[in-house]
This record gives sequence, C-alpha cells and structure tokens, in this order.
Amino acid sequence: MSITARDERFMREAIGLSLTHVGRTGSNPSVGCVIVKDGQVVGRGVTALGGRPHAEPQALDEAGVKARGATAYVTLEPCSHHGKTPPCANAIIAAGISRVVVAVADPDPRVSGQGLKMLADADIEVTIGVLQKEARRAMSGYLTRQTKGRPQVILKLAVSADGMLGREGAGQVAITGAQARTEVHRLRAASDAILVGIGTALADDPELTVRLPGLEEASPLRVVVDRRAELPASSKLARTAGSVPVLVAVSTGAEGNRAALADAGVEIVELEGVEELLSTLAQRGISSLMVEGGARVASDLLSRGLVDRIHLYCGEIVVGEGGIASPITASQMPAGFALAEERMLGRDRLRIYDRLPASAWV
Ligand SMILES: NC(=O)C1=CN([C@@H]2O[C@H](COP(=O)(O)OP(=O)(O)OC[C@H]3O[C@@H](n4cnc5c(N)ncnc54)[C@H](OP(=O)(O)O)[C@@H]3O)[C@@H](O)[C@H]2O)C=CC1
Ligand SMILES: Nc1c(N[C@@H]2O[C@H](COP(=O)(O)O)[C@@H](O)[C@H]2O)[nH]c(=O)[nH]c1=O
Ligand SMILES: [Zn+2]
Repeated sequence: MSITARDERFMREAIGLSLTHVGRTGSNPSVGCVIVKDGQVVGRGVTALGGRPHAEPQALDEAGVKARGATAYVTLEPCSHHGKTPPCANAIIAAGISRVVVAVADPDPRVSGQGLKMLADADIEVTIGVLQKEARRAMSGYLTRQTKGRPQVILKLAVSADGMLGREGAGQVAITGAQARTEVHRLRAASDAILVGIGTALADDPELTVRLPGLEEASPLRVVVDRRAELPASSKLARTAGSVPVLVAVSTGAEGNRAALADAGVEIVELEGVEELLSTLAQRGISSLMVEGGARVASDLLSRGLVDRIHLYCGEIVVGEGGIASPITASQMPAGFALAEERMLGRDRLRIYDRLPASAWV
C-alpha cells in the first residue's frame, strides 16, 4: 500500500505523543504508537517514564480486541530483542495487527531490521519511512548516541543586543526575561544531562535543576568540566548533589576540592578531554547533553565540531563595558548551521539552529 495523507496524519499524532516523554525515558528513546481501526484511533502509547514499558504494548492494551486487523503507527521500528521487556514485534503479531507503519528503522544492533523482518515474516504489511525527517528530529538524541557513540550536544546561549553573554565579575546577568527562562527549564527537563564549564560554575553559582511546577522530578544529571577540581563544596551544585546527581570531570590526579566534593556526594571522574567525557556519558545511556556555557566551553565544543543544535536566546538588553563576548550571535553563525525554528518568548527571540549533515555544506 502506498503512503497516504492519512498515514502522515496518524504518524504525526504518534510523533506528538513521543515528544511528551523526550529526555525522561532513560537510555531508551521516547517512542510514540497509535493504533487505528476503520479510520479511528483505538489505542495510544508512549514509552513510559524511565523507559519501560515500551510504547506498543501500552497502545495495544488500550486497543484490546480492536487491534485485530488494525494498523499500528510507530515512530521507531518495533523491537525484536528480549531485553528488559519481551519483543514489541511479538506483541504486535499476537494482537493480530495487519499493517505496521514505521517512521525510522532502529539502529540498535539488537534490533536493526530484525523487528521489521519479524513483522513481514508474519505476513504483516510493513511501510517504512513515513515522516522520517520529523521523527528523526524527535528522537535525534537517541539516534546520535546509537550512531556516533556520543550524546547529541545542544548548546544554549543567551546573548544581549550587543552580542555579550554576561559581564566580567558580575555573576549572573539577566539577559532574557521570564518566558525565556521557563523555556530553558523545559529544555533542561527534555535533556539527559546538562554541562557547564568551571568558569560558569564559579561566576554564577548555578543550580541547573528544573524548577517548573510538575517537572521537579525531571532534573537531569549535572556535569561540570573542572580540570583542577575547583568547584567549591559550598556551591549550590555540590550542596544539592544528594538530591540531583552531579558529576565533575577532572584531569588525572587533580586534587583541589576533591575530598570535600566526594563527601558532599559529587561523583568525580578523571577524564583527559571532552571527547572522552562525551563517550563516557554515552556509555551511561545519556543521549542528549545540554550545554549551558560559558563562553570558553561553547567555543571549544564548536571548534571541535561537537555541537549538533544551538538554542540562541536573543535579549534586548545592552551589556556594554566589561562584557563577555559570545562566540556566536544571530549575525555570526558558524558555517554548517541552518535556522530551523524561530519564535518570540515575551520580548526575547529564540532561534534554533540545526547542524546540517556534512554532505550539505562541504
Ligand atoms: N548568557 C549565557 O547564556 C551564559 C553566560 N555565562 C557567563 O559566562 C561566563 C563564564 O564563561 P567562561 O569564563 O568562558 O567560563 P566557562 O564556563 O566556559 O569555563 C571555562 C573554563 O572551564 C575549563 N574547561 C574545562 N574543560 C574545558 C574545555 N573542554 N573547554 C573549555 N574550557 C574548559 C577551563 O579551565 P582551565 O583552562 O583553567 O582548566 C576554562 O577556563 C560567566 O560570566 C557567566 O555568567 C555562562 C553560561 C551561559
Ligand atoms: N522505546 C522503545 C523501543 N526502544 C528499543 O528498545 C531498546 C531498549 O530495550 P530495553 O532496555 O529492553 O527496554 C532501545 O535501545 C531501542 O532499540 N523499542 C520499541 O519497540 N518501543 C519503544 O517504545
Ligand atoms: Zn519494544
């Protein structure tokens, strides 16, 4: 059967469902599933918080007997492996689904085409690639970790009208307003980890938690790149390490405040460089890393080609004298990034840039 406008409509609904749990499903991607019978949605599922159960069994449960002869729309190829839950492909077959429409094949080597094959072998009609681009964007963290062995890196910077990130010696400078800050907290909640440089940790004493009603439990792992273990045990990060984990990446043999930090419950990891840090995070199942600054860490990651997406918040204030220049502004974007989204948040403008695949700009 060829792809129809109806297929796209139901896949869009499945993608919308998947977006509700992004960043909150552990190492598992947030997948959406919609079961459709006679043009009506009879079951919906999204990968549960923490990663299990997967989307499909939940949607099938809701559909009950109506699943027989129905079409399942799934944003990711149904799994074929016996992991922490039985294969979703088996559940689909057992429920009597007659057609499965998939947006993206699963690069997980335990699945990787096997799920589609199991369905086809059971005489289920399989259509692949519907709204692939949109679905890839919705699970870009998971896909980056699976294919590159590192998390997707999202750089967030708030830039003043004169291109500054802050002011020397002034600590946190309010560059954007309340609506933009709420959006930053949403982005934190949708990320698996947040990273800052020791410069920012010392200058701003940030907490880096999610402080939005209903999302307090969604604070991700907080990471500080701090070669000499200079983070004070009295910092907000260290003081809250008991409730929201903190990892400090130090150079081999660094002493600094190490003992006091460890006492505060901060995890200290000796790593030689940012690439090693990223692969360590990926091995722990971290798929998306939000980088909240500062200037030097942002420049370093950009120059290494390790930034996948940029969230640039452009405020109206002018910092002036003593300003810390941003490595990027809306008028000075590094090559290889394209504007993907733009919207106003109160008086601030959010611009989101995606890195283009290398083939598109070399
Ligand atoms: N407007 C905004 O969006 C934001 C603004 N800020 C502002 O930025 C300022 C801090 O920026 P900045 O001083 O540049 O500090 P950073 O937060 O970028 O930290 C830089 C320090 O981190 C250490 N480091 C460890 N690994 C790396 C690496 N791979 N790349 C670069 N540095 C690394 C370096 O220490 P060493 O070389 O000594 O080992 C370096 O001096 C503050 O004033 C803060 O208010 C911060 C965040 C966001
Ligand atoms: N979240 C999700 C899938 N995720 C798949 O399952 C793998 C994790 O398996 P496990 O550790 O056993 O939960 C993950 O790497 C990916 O291949 N699959 C699906 O059929 N539906 C889902 O909703
Ligand atoms: Zn599954």
